[in-house]
Amino acid sequence: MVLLVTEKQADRPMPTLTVPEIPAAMREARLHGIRSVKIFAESARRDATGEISLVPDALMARAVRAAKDAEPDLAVMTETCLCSYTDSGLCYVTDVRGRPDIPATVDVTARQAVAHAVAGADIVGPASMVLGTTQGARTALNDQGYGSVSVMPHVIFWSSLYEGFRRTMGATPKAGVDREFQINPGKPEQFIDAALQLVQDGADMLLLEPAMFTADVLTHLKQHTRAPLFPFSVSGEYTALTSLDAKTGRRDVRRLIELFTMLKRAGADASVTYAALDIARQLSG
Ligand SMILES: NCc1[nH]cc(CCC(=O)O)c1CC(=O)O
Ligand SMILES: [Zn+2]
Repeated sequence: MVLLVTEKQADRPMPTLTVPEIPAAMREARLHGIRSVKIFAESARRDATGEISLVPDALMARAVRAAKDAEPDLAVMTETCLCSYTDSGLCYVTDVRGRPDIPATVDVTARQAVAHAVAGADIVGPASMVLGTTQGARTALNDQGYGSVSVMPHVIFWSSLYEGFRRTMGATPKAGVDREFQINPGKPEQFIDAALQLVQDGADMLLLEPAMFTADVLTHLKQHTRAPLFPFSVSGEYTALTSLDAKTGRRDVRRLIELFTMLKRAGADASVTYAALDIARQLSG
């Protein structure tokens, strides 16, 4: 289940919820047999380096605490990235010439991973695809006494399916469309190399994005690593493959169920989806 958390109730392209709404959502998830939630949090404030994400009362920290307080047995996963916090909307820190500052990005991402662990996260998720962020998060977590917190980096192809998420979370890059370190979908071997490198760097599992267009690399990776593989069905898949049934008020998720059935055949250990509750309701009749 994916939760997009905003400060106030908001009318956005994707469904969002506020911190006080989290406990009820967690309870309903547990009652439906959902075992984990992936949390994204917007930020009202931004800065050049994304270090604004490290303040103790950050929305992500409050959201993680609310989720764990409500249902301690459900695993909480976070997105560990800078695009909701930088003025530029980029996933990384930039230097004076506007180029990626890799050491600074690794540093802020690692500190963010620790902040998420302190708040109670079970699994952090470096999502910039900047080389070194997974290793940096792993090392920082170990150094701070959070060796049991897992690291699940995102492995991402360029896609037009992220627009709804970016507009909802204010994570649209100010310049360009395709993010610097995401992979050209015409180069599957680069995706596979990046994924296997992340496992070498200490990733406990991998989040493959977007779910529907990573099925081929998923099958390939399944034969080359024992790390659990989780397709992430992104915002555009939710909007393109589901619809609201005006008569019943229910969301028709049959096409997503077909997608996840295929991904399971292809080697997925589980899938991460915005429609988890709708699917659970549908499957339980
Ligand atoms: N910051 C990386 C990230 N984290 C979540 C998504 C997309 C998720 C979705 O569309 O649901 C992306 C891709 C992007 O912003 O380029
Ligand atoms: Zn990002």
